[in-house]
Amino acid sequence: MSSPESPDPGNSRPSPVDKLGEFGRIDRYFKPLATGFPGARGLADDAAVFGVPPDQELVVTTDAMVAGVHFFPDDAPGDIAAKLLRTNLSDLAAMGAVPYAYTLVTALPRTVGEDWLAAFAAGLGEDQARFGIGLAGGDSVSTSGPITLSVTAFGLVPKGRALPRWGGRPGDSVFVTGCVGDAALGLQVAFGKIAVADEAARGRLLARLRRPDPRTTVGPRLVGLATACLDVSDGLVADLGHLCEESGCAAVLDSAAVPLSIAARAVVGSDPARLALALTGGDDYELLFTAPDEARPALAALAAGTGVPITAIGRLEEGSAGDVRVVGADGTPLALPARGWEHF
Ligand SMILES: Nc1ncnc2c1ncn2[C@@H]1O[C@H](COP(=O)(O)OP(=O)(O)O)[C@@H](O)[C@H]1O
Ligand SMILES: Cc1ncc(C[n+]2csc(CCOP(=O)(O)OP(=O)(O)O)c2C)c(N)n1
Ligand SMILES: [Mg+2]
Ligand SMILES: [Mg+2]
Ligand SMILES: [Mg+2]
Repeated sequence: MSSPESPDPGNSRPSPVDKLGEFGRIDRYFKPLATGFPGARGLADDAAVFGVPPDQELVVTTDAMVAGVHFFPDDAPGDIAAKLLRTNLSDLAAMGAVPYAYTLVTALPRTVGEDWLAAFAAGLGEDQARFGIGLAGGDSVSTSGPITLSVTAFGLVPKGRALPRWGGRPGDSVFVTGCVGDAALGLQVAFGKIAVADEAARGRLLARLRRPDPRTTVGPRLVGLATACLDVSDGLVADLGHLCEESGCAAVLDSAAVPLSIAARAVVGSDPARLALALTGGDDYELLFTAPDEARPALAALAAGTGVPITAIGRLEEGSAGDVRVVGADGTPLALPARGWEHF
């Protein structure tokens, strides 16, 4: 039912920018993305159909992104596509899974035209090739709200070997891949709250905000090495807290050991508020995991083999489940205004 008072449902009049229509858009932009994945049935059926090799299990994860919450409405559509896919691939990696297929939901306002969709689909296509994943299906709806996108990603892991958040034990070391803080600092750069004169540094921070590097090569190789694992989306401290809650222990995080990129180090300097931002701002999509000290030689070999740095940044300890003590170089506690991002 629609009345003059009710909000525009998004399809009450033909869109001025939309010549193709729902099925024309699917034919032109989404069907080509599904050709490499036979289970997608050419996006011509009611659902996808696929099997799993007998020694493997399917890992399934879903993450949504909303314009104004996860990205800026005027971000490049190719960047939006990349972030959408990569945040989901990061969750697969956190489970130790190899990417297999994904489904896509687009809820688009009428202001989104064909140019946007073409660039968005091209971005998906590039990342499909890069990460070896195919489109299996999805749904296309209109909205009177902001652009809203969701991906469900499917991955494969050897049966019974998916990496849990709950295997960490007191005494295990805490490790993180890559660098932390670039995206959170980049977000403040995008908001104009942090000025970065150096163009290369500014570019690095913004690039990591817009296009995270999901650790798809590292995650599957942590099976058998890591006792617990998750990916850092909400913030390093918050996500370590999540791992500790599930593992029923506490942790100490050595802030001086946390790897920051050269750009982040320059921007943080000796400013405690900026260091706190790097440790709690989120959007990192690095893997945070625990392992006993015996695993260190294998982890060093893994880092060398993949080219992804792996750094020890703390230790699990006995204590109240979920407690995280963040300490400075001299071992004194660091005060943080928050642990990480939380949706209201
Ligand atoms: N709306 C929801 N319905 C069902 N499960 C949900 C919902 N929101 C979150 N979850 C589940 O809660 C857990 C934590 O979610 P989340 O913090 O989003 O994980 P992540 O940071 O890895 O994306 C996950 O197991 C996720 O599947
Ligand atoms: C425009 C904009 N505002 C704010 C942020 C910061 N931000 C939004 S959501 C989020 C946390 C991660 O998103 P979430 O939906 O919680 O992903 P999940 O934890 O489920 O993987 C962060 C750091 C951003 N990336 N872009
Ligand atoms: Mg999530
Ligand atoms: Mg996650
Ligand atoms: Mg979150």
